[in-house]
Amino acid sequence: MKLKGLYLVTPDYSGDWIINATERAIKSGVDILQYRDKTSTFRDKLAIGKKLASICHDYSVPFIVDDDPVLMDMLGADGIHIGKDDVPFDYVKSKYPDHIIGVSTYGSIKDALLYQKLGADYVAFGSFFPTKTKDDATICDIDVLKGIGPINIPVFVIGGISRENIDLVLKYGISGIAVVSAIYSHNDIEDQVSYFKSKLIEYGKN
Ligand SMILES: Cc1ncc(COP(=O)(O)OP(=O)(O)O)c(N)n1
Ligand SMILES: Cc1ncsc1CCOP(=O)(O)O
Ligand SMILES: [Mg+2]
Repeated sequence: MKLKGLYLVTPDYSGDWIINATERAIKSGVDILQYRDKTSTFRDKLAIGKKLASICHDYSVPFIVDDDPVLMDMLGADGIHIGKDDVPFDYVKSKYPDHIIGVSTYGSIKDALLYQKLGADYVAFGSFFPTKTKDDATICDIDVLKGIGPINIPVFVIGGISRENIDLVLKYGISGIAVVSAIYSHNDIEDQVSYFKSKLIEYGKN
């Protein structure tokens, strides 16, 4: 499965507009979707996740679930994204050896190399810019991206990525960008996805 390009992460569920917006974004060229929802009940996440999984299936887009391996399993998702406060990597890897496992490494090349060695499928660095989407996001120095050369699994960057700053990250050897608000909060989702895709193509990342 191709792990590069435009990685769309959902905002917390606040109505079915999110499902519609996700479908429009995927139709316009999103490469990977993550269902990230910190506020819904497990039962609601199952219902919402099923709709998102079905859209991803229709467009052959990898479907990743944030944090929860049980939800991933029950939704038949392709993989999971975990960070420092989530289930341990080794547990997920041993229980779901064939699923995609993405790991947040914030600003640490050392951790990225460690998870690469342990069998992670991709790593994510960030947040690089201020974001209102994640309260406890810490800002990492963008210079860390100068040291990603030894990482040979896909590297994504996340956190406050916008039209204004996308060039600052795309000049590094990353595989793609992960975004929430720049797409879901935009009044023309198709145009925003097309813009990010054209930038990824310009930098040879699609
Ligand atoms: C692609 C991607 N990158 C980073 C994160 C953040 O994961 P984490 O640090 O576990 O924080 P939460 O998303 O759980 O708040 C992510 N979800 N996706
Ligand atoms: C999930 C996550 N992890 C680090 S920043 C962030 C939120 C990114 O959202 P946005 O693209 O709206 O800044
Ligand atoms: Mg997490």
